Amino acid sequence: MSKVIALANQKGGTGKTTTTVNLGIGLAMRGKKVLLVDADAQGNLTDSLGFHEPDNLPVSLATVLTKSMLEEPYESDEGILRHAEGVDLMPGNIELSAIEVSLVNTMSRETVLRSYINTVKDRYDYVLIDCMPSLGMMTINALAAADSVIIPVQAHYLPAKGMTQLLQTIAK
Ligand SMILES: Nc1ncnc2c1ncn2[C@@H]1O[C@H](COP(=O)(O)OP(=O)(O)OP(=O)(O)O)[C@@H](O)[C@H]1O
Repeated sequence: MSKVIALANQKGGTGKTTTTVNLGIGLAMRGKKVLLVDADAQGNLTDSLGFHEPDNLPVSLATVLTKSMLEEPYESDEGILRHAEGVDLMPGNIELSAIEVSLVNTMSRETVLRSYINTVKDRYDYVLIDCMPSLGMMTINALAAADSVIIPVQAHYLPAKGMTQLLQTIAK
């Protein structure tokens, strides 16, 4: 059974993307099937894995989420990129910023990402979601899709405060 993990902290630069890449590739090296999902409009995870122009990719997470919201069909592996280190990637890019806005007026707006992940997760042991540094709709969607959450925190006051606020959100 697959496990979905969100890497979240609304404070920026705490190591979400770095942890997603290293945890994902570490799991793949142990023979696990891993899908990394870039749910951050900055596209840093996508860039880190060698896809240096995320905004020019023809299909990304925003594409399939839009189709899902419009109830249009899409292939179950649509947009998923294969990486030489043995992980799969659903890339993310600037189009996710528009998705944040569209989600606000969508039915079941907290569970659009979960619905998408439910269509692909059976092929994977782990699905890791790299979140935006915000508590916006995409992060709420990632939390709703996840079985568990990893909150990378620097040993500083503000990132630790971000963790406390996030734990309060998760508790709701
Ligand atoms: N364990 C670590 N030790 C030291 N530096 C780290 C560690 N993890 C990440 N970094 C560095 O911290 C910086 C921010 O890391 P990263 O981009 O992974 O954070 P992020 O939380 O994903 O950022 P954002 O909030 O912008 O999405 C990078 O320069 C990265 O190299």
